[in-house]
Amino acid sequence: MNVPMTTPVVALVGNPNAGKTSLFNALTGSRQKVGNYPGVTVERKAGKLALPDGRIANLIDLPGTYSLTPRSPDEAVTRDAVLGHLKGEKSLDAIVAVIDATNLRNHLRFVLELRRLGLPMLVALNMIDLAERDGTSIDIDRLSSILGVPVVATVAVRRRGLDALGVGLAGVLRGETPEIAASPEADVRLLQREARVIADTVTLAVGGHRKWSQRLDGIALHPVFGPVLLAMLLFLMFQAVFAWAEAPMEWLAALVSSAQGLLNGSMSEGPLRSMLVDGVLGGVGAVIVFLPQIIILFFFILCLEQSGYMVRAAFLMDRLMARVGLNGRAFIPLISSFACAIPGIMATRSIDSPKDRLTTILIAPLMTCSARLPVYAVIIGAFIPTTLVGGIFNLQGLVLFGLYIAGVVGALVAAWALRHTVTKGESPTFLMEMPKYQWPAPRDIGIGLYQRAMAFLQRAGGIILVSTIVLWALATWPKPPADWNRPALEYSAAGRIGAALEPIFRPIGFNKEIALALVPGMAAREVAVSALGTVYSLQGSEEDQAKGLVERLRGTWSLPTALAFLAWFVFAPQCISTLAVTRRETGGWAWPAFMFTYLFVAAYAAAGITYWTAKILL
Ligand SMILES: Nc1nc2c(ncn2[C@@H]2O[C@H](COP(=O)(O)OP(=O)(O)OP(=O)(O)O)[C@@H](O)[C@H]2O)c(=O)[nH]1
Ligand SMILES: [Mg+2]
Repeated sequence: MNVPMTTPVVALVGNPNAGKTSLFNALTGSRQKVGNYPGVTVERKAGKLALPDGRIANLIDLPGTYSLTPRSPDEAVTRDAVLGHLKGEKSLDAIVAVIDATNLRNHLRFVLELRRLGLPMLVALNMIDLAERDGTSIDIDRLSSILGVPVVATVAVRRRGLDALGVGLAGVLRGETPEIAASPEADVRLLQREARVIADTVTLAVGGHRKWSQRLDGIALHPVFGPVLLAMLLFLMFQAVFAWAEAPMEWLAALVSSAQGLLNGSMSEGPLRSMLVDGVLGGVGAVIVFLPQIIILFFFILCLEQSGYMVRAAFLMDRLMARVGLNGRAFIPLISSFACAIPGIMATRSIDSPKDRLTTILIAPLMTCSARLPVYAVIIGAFIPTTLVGGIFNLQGLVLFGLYIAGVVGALVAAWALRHTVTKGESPTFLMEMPKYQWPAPRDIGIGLYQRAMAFLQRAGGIILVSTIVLWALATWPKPPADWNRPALEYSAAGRIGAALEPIFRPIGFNKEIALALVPGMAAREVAVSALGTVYSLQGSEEDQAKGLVERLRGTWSLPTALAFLAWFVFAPQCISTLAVTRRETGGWAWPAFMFTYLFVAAYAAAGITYWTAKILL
């Protein structure tokens, strides 16, 4: 669309967790990530907002910050945007200052700082529903007249007050509100005092209903019960990933294998049938069946993020993290890395100390990302029995939990080692605002799950499909001569690549098929599974295909090999996208190269130790 030069630019600015992105989504129809903890947004995002007078404005969502003096890279983005220092960017025509009605004193301080810039401004008094729930009542007209700018009460998540906000903003942009005089910077303490006075003046009734939240914190942050609760929650999560997903996964697997049967029955033998049956269904199908597990995992992560518990968990982890030289702040990017290391690495932008940030980036790939779930699940499904341990715990869930723990322990050890060598330096203490507890909104969870599921399916239909077909082609051609009496795969290009790589991996118990699967696995980790699916599908008969990957692995791999493969993936040098994001965030190839090397060495060592220990013990 051609945007006329006159399109006004309006930015949402405010303290972290005030609800800026929620407002942005509601006003522009976007679906940017929202979460109940400070530091969710780390980049500038833009959208179009239709004003009631028919004009269109460019609305910009920014990372939250406490002041215009940035402490971390994400806060610097906000300062630059507000001060008009961003390259190639038109300076702002107006600011919508978003403040949390339940935390006026702190949020008003930043409004006062913003007002000094002299830009046209409107205040969105957000989360007014929570203030009402607490029994707090605010004199909005009074607040508006003291600040000298329009104030509109909003509830971003329920779309309350959006029309009034639009009307107010249109008025501000037309210059209908009194101009604000720019004034020089003032002392922070002065601003703080002024904010306090204003907050006290406009607060008509003070709420006293925060007791239950304190009671919850009494348990969640308790030195003994807190960690127990956290461990129980994480544990429940991994049990659920296996227990709840079982039935839908079986349906999906049955669907894939009946589709293979159908194609085998209806198409004549040839490359096209082989590509569809072995490449597409054998490979991508092997990954798609994990959709239910991915959804369950994300359901738990989203609930943790939305409820406000995440920051409590970070607080609990702070002591442990301090021992390895990190602060609790790093916990949140690390938890995000359970979904994928890429958003996790992006989330480190809210860490103020550069060395802390670098360390967190370097260990983020050790947190088990959801792309590794299919890899773990396929091996666990093939080699770990479904026995109940102690009558309630599914052994498969326990092993999965163990693998996640192994990743976390690996990350802590790596952090400790890094902090004592390459990223040596002071670590600031953990300072983070506790968000309010909230029930996760079903709509937000629904949208979040839908987005993750679509992203997973897009990967399956994109990079995973492409790499699988490439691998299928490499594994099919060149065709062996007539007198070749060994498996055709060995003659193919892929077979030769596998054979060439095998000597590197033989000492740690990997066979040719694994060595081969690791290569495309760099594109996306699930591809390691789809690659095995394709390779074994090509090797097997039609009956074998009906068995599926799990059963075929059971027949061909030894237990030590399977365990070594799991250990490899705890540390596995991450996918290419992670390396690319690391390059962008660290500004060069040196750190991604370092990351790749140390993870490769760790993966190799872990797989080797596992293989030989298992071989000797079993
Ligand atoms: N009850 C209630 N919750 C809200 C409201 N607005 C936002 N929230 C919730 O508050 C949390 C923070 O919202 P975000 O929109 O991510 O906040 P943000 O200001 O963009 O935060 P950062 O990006 O970290 O600076 C989320 O859990 C939202 O669901 C509101 O008006 N009422
Ligand atoms: Mg945000």
